[in-house]
Amino acid sequence: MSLTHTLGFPRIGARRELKFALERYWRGESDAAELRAVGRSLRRTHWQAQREAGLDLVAVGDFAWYDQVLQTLDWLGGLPTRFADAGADADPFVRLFACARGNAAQPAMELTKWFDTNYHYLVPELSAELRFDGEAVELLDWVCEAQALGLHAKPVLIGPLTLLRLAKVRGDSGALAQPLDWLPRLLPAYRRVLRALGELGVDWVQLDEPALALDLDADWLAAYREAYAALAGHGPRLLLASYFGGIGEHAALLRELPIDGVHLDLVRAPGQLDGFLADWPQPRVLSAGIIDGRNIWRADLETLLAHLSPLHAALGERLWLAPSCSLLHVPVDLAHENTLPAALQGALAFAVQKLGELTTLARGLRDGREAVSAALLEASAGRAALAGLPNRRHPLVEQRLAELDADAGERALPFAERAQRQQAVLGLPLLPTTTIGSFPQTAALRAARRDYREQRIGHLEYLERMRAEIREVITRQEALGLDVLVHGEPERNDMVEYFGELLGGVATSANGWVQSYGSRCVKPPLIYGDVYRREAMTVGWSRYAQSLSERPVKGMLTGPVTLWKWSFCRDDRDSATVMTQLALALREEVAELEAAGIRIVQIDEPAFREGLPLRAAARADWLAAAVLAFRIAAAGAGPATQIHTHMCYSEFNEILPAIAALDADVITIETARSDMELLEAFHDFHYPNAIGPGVYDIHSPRVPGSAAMLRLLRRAVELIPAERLWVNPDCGLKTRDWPEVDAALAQMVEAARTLRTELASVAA
Ligand SMILES: Nc1nc2c(c(=O)[nH]1)N[C@@H](CNc1ccc(C(=O)N[C@@H](CCC(=O)N[C@@H](CCC(=O)N[C@@H](CCC(=O)O)C(=O)O)C(=O)O)C(=O)O)cc1)CN2
Ligand code: MET
Ligand SMILES: [Zn+2]
Repeated sequence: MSLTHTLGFPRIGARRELKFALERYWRGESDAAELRAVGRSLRRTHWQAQREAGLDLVAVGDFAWYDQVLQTLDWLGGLPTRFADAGADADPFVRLFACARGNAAQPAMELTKWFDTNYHYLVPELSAELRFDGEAVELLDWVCEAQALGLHAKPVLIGPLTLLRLAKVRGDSGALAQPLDWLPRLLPAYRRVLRALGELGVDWVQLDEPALALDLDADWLAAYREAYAALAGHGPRLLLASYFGGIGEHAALLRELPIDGVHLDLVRAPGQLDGFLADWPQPRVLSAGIIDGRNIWRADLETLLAHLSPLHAALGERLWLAPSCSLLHVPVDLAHENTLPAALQGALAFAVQKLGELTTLARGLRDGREAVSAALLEASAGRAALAGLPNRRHPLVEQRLAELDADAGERALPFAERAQRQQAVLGLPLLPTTTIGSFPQTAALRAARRDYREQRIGHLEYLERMRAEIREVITRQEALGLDVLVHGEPERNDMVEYFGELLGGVATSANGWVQSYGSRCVKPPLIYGDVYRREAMTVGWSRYAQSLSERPVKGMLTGPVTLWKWSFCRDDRDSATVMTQLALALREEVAELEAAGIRIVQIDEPAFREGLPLRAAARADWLAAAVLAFRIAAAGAGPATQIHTHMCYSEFNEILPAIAALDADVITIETARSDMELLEAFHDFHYPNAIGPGVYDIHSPRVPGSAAMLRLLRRAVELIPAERLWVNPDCGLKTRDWPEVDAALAQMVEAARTLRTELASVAA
């Protein structure tokens, strides 16, 4: 019988219980005991879901108060030493949340994207004082909780090499110069935890090593040998879990490691199986990740069963069945959806449904196809109904794509000439000041949206409420003296979901929440059909905002790459086609904004870097398609209309050629936290167009002074000619409060003015 398990389950709760409990605790409205009780109840609910679905093992340790990397560090005694004093004798939450969110003395740990997902983890900080002396007491408690419920607990930990691969060395740490140098210090902590788990009767531990699916140098591969040799034989059996890509080229290495099983992502990389099957040593387990943990479509159970049967015949009990990766990246339960078209609802599987798919397959392998034929038929019928939806394929959309000219992505003139025409229209000062788009999303705004959605207020009242907000933010920006204004995005629940609600071929769920970081969640739209623009999406709001001011107000769109990347996407069309369809829809919007008198249009692409394939070999093709999609959208504008783009999450040094190829007139980027480091790369690359390096870190509630911003700006003018520099925050301001925002923007405008005066006096 094939054993079934999941690498992890969403922790936020079907009704976002963890989010609300965390935020209550942070606001001081509840105590640690209450937060712990919510956590305990969620773990139990999630284990019950696994048991009820019929899984053989339950995942323990996939729960985390804020983030799984932070959690693993805590258990191993690897929290950054700069937080050693934070709440030393108080509740352990004080230190944990200080690491995650910062405190009066220390800024938070760095937050960055988990591989190619929209989930963010906290970056481990390696410093000379770090001891890794943890005993994972909390994890052991959770294992006992599960065992007390009569469950077969399989603890899950991030593996040592992935942990180091994601880490950054901080400060001068002497001989420990590279993350790998910490391995000898780290391994005893893992051994201690494994031994303690073994004493609790744990028989299997899953060590997550998604880093194996990246391009790895020989020293990292050698470190896998060293690490796993040191970990084997200290208690439980080890399942090394890879995901997000294939590790076929390392099959020989894995065969040599003294592990007891390996998990493969057979959704992303089905072809890797052969390399393992040939002579996978007895009695090792092969966990087949066959249910997509990154997408929400129902699995083709009939086909999967057919593929699994010979595998099962070959491996017998050594074949385990699992989702491709943790289910963290999909919403919890389809049972909470009630607004989706029936044909779509019937084609979906969220986390709970995916567990059911696994046990159906396991029963099919054990008892034969007939025993599960009803479930197989239901799955096929659900998938067929989706395939038959009228929106699925649109001859008109296909025709528009087919008829795209070779120069569809070309602006009419090169940058230098466009810049002149734009300046003639805009008349901006040197170092123009602007913001990234959103202003604080207050409780009152969210309440207005909810009341409208639930029909407690009518359309006119809603319109008035949003217009009042737009008037308010325009007035504030004029008073602050900003040069290029925004309407503030009050009408948007989210920069992606908003467009998902309006575009044809895209649906949005009612409760399909996925954790993004900490307590913050998103509801990724579902791109299920050919995409088209039904009607103007932003023109009314932008036109209204522009009518209130003489200064230019930027139109604000989310770009094709980001809309694709932050949605769940159909799997029967390639990403290039979907991005191009989105681009055509946005291109129409750009043209209509221009016709409505909007002189600057920003097309946000914060997910551009994240869309990049994990393996270098796959990058060029993807980049070409992504760049073209952006350019097709932007080319909806004439040369006198200025196109801005915005990217945060700044690790794009290696894709600068692609960023330049976007040919946006202005790009705003996140640079405040890294002290303009990224701008050096733009300088070295001779980036040709205008840049707005963020001078204000919007992730922190601290209001930076104008002196700090002036220092960053002075650094910026050393790197980029002032004529091509803009002044702006790092990102949108939707998560901040008005008092901070008002204060910070006033300081920012002051810094820009000071530098303008300085530069003018130098020139004179
Ligand atoms: N899709 C996406 N991915 C992204 C980003 C992004 O902006 N969008 N930015 C980065 C991550 N940053 C993020 C920053 C903030 C939030 C965030 O605040 N999310 C909100 C949900 C946003 C939302 O859809 N809000 C709805 C309301 C949802 C809601 O909670 N409604 C409650 C009422 C809540 C209330 O009144 O406050 C209800 O209906 O009961 C709205 O504003 O209309 C949250 O977790 O709370 C998420 C990600 C990277 N990935
Ligand atoms: C995550 S990038 C956010 C861009 C968007 N225009 C905003 O200001 O919120
Ligand atoms: Zn941003």
